[in-house]
Amino acid sequence: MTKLNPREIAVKILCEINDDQAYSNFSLQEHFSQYTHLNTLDKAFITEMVNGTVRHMSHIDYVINQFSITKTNKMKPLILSILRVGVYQILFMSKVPVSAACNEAVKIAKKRGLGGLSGFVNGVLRTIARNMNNISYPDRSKNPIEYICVKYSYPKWIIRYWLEYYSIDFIEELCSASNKNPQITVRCNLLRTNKDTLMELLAKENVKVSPGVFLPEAIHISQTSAINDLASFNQGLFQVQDESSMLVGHILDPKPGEKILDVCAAPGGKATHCGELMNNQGQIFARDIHEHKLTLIRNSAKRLGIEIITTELYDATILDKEKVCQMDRVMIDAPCSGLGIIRKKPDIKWKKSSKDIDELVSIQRKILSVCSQYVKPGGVLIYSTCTISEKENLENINWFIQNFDFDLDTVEPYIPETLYCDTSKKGYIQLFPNVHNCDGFFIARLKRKR
Ligand SMILES: C[S@@+](CC[C@H](N)C(=O)[O-])C[C@H]1O[C@@H](n2cnc3c(N)ncnc32)[C@H](O)[C@@H]1O
Repeated sequence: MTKLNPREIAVKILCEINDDQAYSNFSLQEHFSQYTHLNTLDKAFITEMVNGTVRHMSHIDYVINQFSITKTNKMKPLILSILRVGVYQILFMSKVPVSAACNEAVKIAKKRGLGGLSGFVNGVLRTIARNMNNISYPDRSKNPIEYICVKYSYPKWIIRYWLEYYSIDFIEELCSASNKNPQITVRCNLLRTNKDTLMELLAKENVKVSPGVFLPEAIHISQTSAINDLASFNQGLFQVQDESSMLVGHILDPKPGEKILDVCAAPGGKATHCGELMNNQGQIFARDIHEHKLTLIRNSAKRLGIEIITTELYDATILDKEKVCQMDRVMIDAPCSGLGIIRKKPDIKWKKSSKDIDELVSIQRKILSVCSQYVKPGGVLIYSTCTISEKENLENINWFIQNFDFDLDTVEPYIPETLYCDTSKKGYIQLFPNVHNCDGFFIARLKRKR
């Protein structure tokens, strides 16, 4: 296979994301396993260029359109990707010399058979570099939606949707925080080690560590090479999981010996956390609609030494009569729009639409109405999503308690006091990247009345 340099690979991945609807994280992983000559720094550079370009896509296009006679919607896809990666380096990567960004873009155009357009690429990039301090943006005071859409690269429908519930200042903070590179958080596997020991081990493996903010088993890590290569990972001493996601396990509060059903379980972050919280005693049924994803749950459970998880291929919208009223606790970590994890998956901004939200709400309500039947009278039901979308979150829960024999139940006994808010006593919390510096999550705790 021809060795491509990091910029060529970034352009190739961006073409796949834009033309073939590929997801950035999958496409990055695929290319990293294909191009074995890449070292850790190359991989970090490619990841930064790809995620950064996707994150700032409409801002970049806005700037290109300000300085190019040919507009982005009339450009060949390859030229557009080359320009976008070039502009990202010029505007957002201050350590990359402008000359390198321009020259390498020109080389890629020539190498990919578009030599006739290399002068155009060079001209647009150099003009933008010369004028980067004179870019005119929409006036925030006259048109705040337009301003946020351009400055933070968001589609209008998301900003308009959030405006139904939040102030424009809050939305601007949320968009800004969602454009930052997220910290990586791992969950210490308390079945095998303790937090202090794990932090020491990770430090010996040259990983920078600091304790999490909300939960005792959480550790923030940085400056690590591939996590899968760390001995501590392969020994099952930790699992990568955001603190917001760990909170779901705590709010479910599973006890050793209980029967738990996780109806949307893959890749298994919360199911394996429950196994740890239950001290490997009891039964966890971890279901998902995708067979290949069940393998991910089994692999993590094996690595972490959790023996009480049984994986099952099952569609949560279809009633399983055998499980009705059989479960002490049921977890619905529902498929959702993912607006809370844009930091980690920036392409969500461009791949979802308002129509998707309506379709998701109908699936979520179906899953709630079917899977709530598995909870024993007096048992607990958790409904969670990784989104910031009232329709998928609180409006679903209000609909559910009006139509089913469940009450909301305070989440305060299960969360740190720093997370108490005006809804936590009522039985739910919404986390935001700009407020809590973690993924945006919604978690509701419900109890079956009879
Ligand atoms: C938010 S993810 C779950 C994450 C998981 N709980 C964890 O902590 O790792 C939602 C999952 O629901 C699954 N899913 C989507 N529709 C489903 C359905 N009708 N029945 C069961 N699983 C479904 C998806 O395949 C996806 O793995």
